[in-house]
Amino acid sequence: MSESILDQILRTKANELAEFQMPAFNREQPAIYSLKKALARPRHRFGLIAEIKEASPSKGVFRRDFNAERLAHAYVASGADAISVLTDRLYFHGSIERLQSVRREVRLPILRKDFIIDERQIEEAYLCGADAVLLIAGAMDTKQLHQLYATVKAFRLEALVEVHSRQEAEAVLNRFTPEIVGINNRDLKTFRTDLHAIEQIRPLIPQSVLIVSESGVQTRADIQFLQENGANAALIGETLIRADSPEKKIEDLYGKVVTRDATLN
Ligand SMILES: O=C(O)c1ccccc1NCC(=O)[C@H](O)[C@H](O)COP(=O)(O)O
Repeated sequence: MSESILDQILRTKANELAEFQMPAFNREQPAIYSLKKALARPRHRFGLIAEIKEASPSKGVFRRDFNAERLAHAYVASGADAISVLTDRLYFHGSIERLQSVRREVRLPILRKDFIIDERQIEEAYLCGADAVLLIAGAMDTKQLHQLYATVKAFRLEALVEVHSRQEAEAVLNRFTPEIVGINNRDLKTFRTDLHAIEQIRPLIPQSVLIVSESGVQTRADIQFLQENGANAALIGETLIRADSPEKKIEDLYGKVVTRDATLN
């Protein structure tokens, strides 16, 4: 059987970690922008994590004039609650330096979007200014996932724990209850996205847990569907990145901002 893209990425990560060097600086201030608080009090009627992603394994490079900082400012101005920054180099053309640069530009929670399999990546995220990191249930067993979750907490960061199926959700919840769960609509074997994943998975998760629907969100009807099915927020990349005006696209999807100020906790 051929190797899935997730398996390939994880193999690359393990190789990269063999040469890993921790940034040689200290973080000046602890994480202060809480993803959880921002999503619990979204600036629209529904939460938005807006993503900065230059390329992806399924779609290649999104646009030639990609500018992460400009995108970050557009996201803040149009009412995003948090920003997700892809830091993987090989498959997504991101970098940890890009996250640092976005950190200097915005006062919103920043999610480090990468394939985290080692505590050092969490420390690096902390040092470089992230407030939260992605932990993917499908990338490891639940014991390791729980250990990494504890490390995230020890750095006073937050985690978005991603599941893609009922089985993954059940396995995670049998071991611990994350504060924020991401339901990834993208099948990492076929790259197909199906927003109906939420109908299968939401009923398994306690109401107190914040739910983020990830991938493939394109229209206002999608947002409405997710909201009606118990999501608190959507994580949106491609639709915003390809838009001529991300500001206008966010208004098309979400309507007008309800709370003017960015959540500064
Ligand atoms: O985006 C991909 O093609 C991809 C492939 C393999 C692993 C992960 C991938 N994406 C990471 C993400 O979680 C998405 O960037 C994110 O959910 C936003 O998705 P979209 O709105 O569809 O760009």
